[in-house]
Amino acid sequence: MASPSGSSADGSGKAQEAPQTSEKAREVLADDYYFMGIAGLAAKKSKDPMTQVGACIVNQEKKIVGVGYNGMPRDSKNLPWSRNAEKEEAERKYLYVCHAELNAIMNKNSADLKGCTMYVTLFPCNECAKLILQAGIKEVVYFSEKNDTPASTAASKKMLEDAAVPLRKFEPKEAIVIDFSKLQHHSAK
Ligand SMILES: Nc1nc(=O)n([C@H]2C[C@H](O)[C@@H](COP(=O)(O)O)O2)cc1CO
Ligand SMILES: [Zn+2]
Repeated sequence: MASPSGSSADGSGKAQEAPQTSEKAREVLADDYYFMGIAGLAAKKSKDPMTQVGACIVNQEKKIVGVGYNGMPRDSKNLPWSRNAEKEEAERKYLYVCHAELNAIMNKNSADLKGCTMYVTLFPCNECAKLILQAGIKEVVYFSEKNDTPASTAASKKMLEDAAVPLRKFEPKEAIVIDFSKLQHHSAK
């Protein structure tokens, strides 16, 4: 797994000396990479054939209190995933799909989300911005921004800024790779 906490293993910026013992140096993932990584992993569960979005909500103790991805409402079976602009609105996904942010909020495993930070792989729409504000979330960290819904994005920014909720873009400098073979634990002989 990559260790994106800075150039040094401890994030101090100083070059690290080789470990003196036979113990392997551990790589420690920085918070933003961890939480956006969880949001990214959640996105991979989405059945949206075009756009997979994930969100991860973290409380002030840095504990994860909700995770979600975009999907059709619970128990729905035959709702359309089409985005084809030529189809009737009722035959397109937009009227039905639950956004990743909504699902992360609904999936919360804590009493409330006051003071939490939301990590989301795509900039929140105006409807999700309202949910974020009403839930008491106090910071939003996003990864990518689409420019196909400018009015929604502008309204979302306006609401979040108006309520002084900081919006921060996550700009990763390296990839996170989970190599399962490295997670194989062998008992010491
Ligand atoms: N912040 C967001 N969270 C989301 O979960 N979504 C979802 C809704 C749709 O399933 C899909 C966007 O549709 P499209 O860009 O492929 O046509 O992403 C979209 C946004 C963008 O506002
Ligand atoms: Zn939304």
